[in-house]
Amino acid sequence: MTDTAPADVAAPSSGRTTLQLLRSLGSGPRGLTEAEAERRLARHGENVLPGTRPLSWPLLAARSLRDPFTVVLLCLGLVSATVAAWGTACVILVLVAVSCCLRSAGERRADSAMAGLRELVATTATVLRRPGADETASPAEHELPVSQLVPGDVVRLGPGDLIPADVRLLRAQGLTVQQAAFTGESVPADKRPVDVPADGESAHLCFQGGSVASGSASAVVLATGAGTRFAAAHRTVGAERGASAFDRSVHGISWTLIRFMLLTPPLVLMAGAALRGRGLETLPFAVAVAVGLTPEMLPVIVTTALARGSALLARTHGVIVKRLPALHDIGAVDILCVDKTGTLTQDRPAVDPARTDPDALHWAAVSAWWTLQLADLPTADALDEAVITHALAKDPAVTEAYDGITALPFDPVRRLATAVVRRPGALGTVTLAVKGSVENVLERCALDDAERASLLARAAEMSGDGLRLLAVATAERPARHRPGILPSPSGGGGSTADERGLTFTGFVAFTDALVPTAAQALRDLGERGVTVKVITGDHPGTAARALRDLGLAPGDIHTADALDALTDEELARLARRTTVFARCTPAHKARIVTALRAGGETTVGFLGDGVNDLPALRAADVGICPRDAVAAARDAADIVLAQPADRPGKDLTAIGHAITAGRHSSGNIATYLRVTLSSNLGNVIAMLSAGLLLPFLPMLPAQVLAQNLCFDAAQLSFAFDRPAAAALRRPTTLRPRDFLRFITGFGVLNAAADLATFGVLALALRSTAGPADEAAFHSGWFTENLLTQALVMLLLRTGRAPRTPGPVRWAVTSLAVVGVVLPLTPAAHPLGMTPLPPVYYALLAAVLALYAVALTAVKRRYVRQA
Ligand SMILES: Nc1ncnc2c1ncn2[C@@H]1O[C@H](COP(=O)(O)OP(=O)(O)OP(=O)(O)O)[C@@H](O)[C@H]1O
Ligand SMILES: [Mg+2]
Repeated sequence: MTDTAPADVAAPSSGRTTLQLLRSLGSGPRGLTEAEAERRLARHGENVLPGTRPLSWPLLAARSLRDPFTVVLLCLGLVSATVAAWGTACVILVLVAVSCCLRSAGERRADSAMAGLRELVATTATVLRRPGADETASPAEHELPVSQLVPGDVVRLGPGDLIPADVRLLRAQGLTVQQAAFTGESVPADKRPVDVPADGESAHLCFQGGSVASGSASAVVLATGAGTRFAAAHRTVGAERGASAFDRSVHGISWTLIRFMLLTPPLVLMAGAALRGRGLETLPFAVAVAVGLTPEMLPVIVTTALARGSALLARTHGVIVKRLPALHDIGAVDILCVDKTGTLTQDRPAVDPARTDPDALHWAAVSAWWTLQLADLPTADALDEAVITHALAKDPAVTEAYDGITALPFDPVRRLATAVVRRPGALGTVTLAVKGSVENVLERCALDDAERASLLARAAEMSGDGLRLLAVATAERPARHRPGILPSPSGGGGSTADERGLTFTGFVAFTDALVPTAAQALRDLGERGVTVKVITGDHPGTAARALRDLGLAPGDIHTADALDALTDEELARLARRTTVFARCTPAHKARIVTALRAGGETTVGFLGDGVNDLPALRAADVGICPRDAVAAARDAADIVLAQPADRPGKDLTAIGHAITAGRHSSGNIATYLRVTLSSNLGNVIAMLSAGLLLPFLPMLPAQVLAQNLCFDAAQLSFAFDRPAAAALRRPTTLRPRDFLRFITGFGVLNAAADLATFGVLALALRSTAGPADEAAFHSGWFTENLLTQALVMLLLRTGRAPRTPGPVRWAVTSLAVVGVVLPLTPAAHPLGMTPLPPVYYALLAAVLALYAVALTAVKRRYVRQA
């Protein structure tokens, strides 16, 4: 058996008939044999995107060099090397090397942990394969990991499925495909098989990266893995998504700092020249000062804190974070949008016989049954299943009374599903059985205004009782008209010509129980600073009732058709004060989320589980879905919530755990940044002033290195800290402006302590009148720097009361010990330090005590203001 290379069969302009194509692929409508598939897998490799394998060490190291701080450090190193300041250049190189090694190691660990977690929510494809090598055996459907697909495989597609590879359609029913990930086009495109495709035609092709928005199909795989169009697009544009909340805040802070760093050396040089008449020989010192400002451990802390947080979350609560920064973002979420079905309600609807019209139930069941049969849907949707189960229980013959002719499955944009059936005896006519949302069905019925208004009112009343509704209508059409009965829908929500002038049959009402944990979960979210909004495709009445039953006030409810007339700004204002949006199409859901995000002040999460939630999941800062969401939703989401085996059904409390974990990790990152930046800034101010006052450099390059390494090692402990309960009560956002205010305040305080030490040193040294003034100054300052740093770490962290010894306390103690002991050891000499007179320690203790008091007082004021 031969098969052509995937790249050339994928060419849409090939003009081959479906049969010719299947033959050239060495396949047929019944799929490949297992043996052949195995051979092809060996030849073509697994069906995975090229970029999804873990990066090699050298690549990771190279990538960590792209960090802006590293780049600035390397530039400063280069400057030092050009003026032959080898000491400073070496210091910088060591710092860069240490941080790159730690970072690459951390990222590699995090990457493999992430890959393991993603594996848990990996998607499968429904593939037709014939057993063994037997060509004549009949095919069976298998759920296989997408990675096992090979060219020539025949796959089944249904609503919510991901397109697993580049495929050509063999059969399709009402298929529309969301290709946003591939084309950027958010409206689903119609797809249908074309026997002899014209040049450039692509209606018969679906590409990997898309997902099925409605309908069903079977299709043959043309290309997999690196051969797909998606892989090619991935290579050229990359799969970058817009800046996340996390990127925005960290970048804001980083760039302000980098500007500072770049300004520092020229300023030091100019000040040295103007005040002390120094020349270029100050450059190494100027560079060292700039280096002192760098939070070079930031990437390491970020990766460690987030990776630890997500590993813990997966282990303890089964919540899976697919993209590391999403953990920070969920901690920052202050608006959470949820769809109703499947998050607030269980999505296990049951027909309410007392409120259902028997005729409507009959026709809804006929329509649902034949849609399921004719459209080859892999699974029935929840409403259809409820209808069929209930109708069959009442009348087991209901489905046999007709022959199905064709069907157009439910589409969340049209909000309709239609089946065409024929009564066995009635040769001349066929019946259209249409079911869908109340508004969309009534709009297509032959009714006068009064009738329509009264039906709408009846529907509103039932919705107000919390029922979900289907409206059902039928129409008789002459059978010869058959081929034109169901032209493919226009995708944008338009109607097909024959679904007009229908006869209204009645309503089918469903109860759908609320998720038991939902009320408590919503209350908790409110208490923790998260505003919840409901964006649903359902009737406004049903949504309002559900919300009321959950203890939330629905307020003014807006239906999505009223939003189309609004500009983005008007919508943003309206969205902020609205709790419920009803009758939303997938595109409306995304537009509302985007409007809420506009301005960058809020971080918006979206929780949804259906095909109709895909665009919104992508539009949000963090997309969240339950574990049993459709495959495409799990693929689009950043966070997948657990489904504990012992508690089937939905569990909203998991989202609370995810938020806590997010706030925990970002709280630690924020503490690191606060402590590091304020003490770094303090050191820089002090060094600059001392540099101008002293006849020698206040610190030697080797000392800068030793000090920085000690700080870095100690501060790594922040990744393992446990923030105070207060830090977990509000969304954690790192606002660059607040941050800079904080670090300037505490930086100045730190510099004051340093300068006080300067005075103390002058006093202590005069009393001994030793000759090695320079070395004594250096060691005195070294000790003081490490001790003040230890104090700052202890007092400025938001962490738990320092009663229980955690990692931070151990780090602080070690740092203090090194600070005091190092100048007394033999290592002091090579570092240019000497032991100090005892009186210095007494004076230093006084300075530190004062500093601690001042720190505590300023922090208290800061906390009160915040
Ligand atoms: N299988 C179906 N056949 C016909 N009509 C349906 C079907 N499923 C849903 N509908 C109708 O379409 C409406 C909108 O459905 P959609 O899936 O967009 O939203 P939903 O699932 O009700 O709510 P949410 O957006 O909160 O999940 C429903 O209220 C219902 O009336
Ligand atoms: Mg839903």
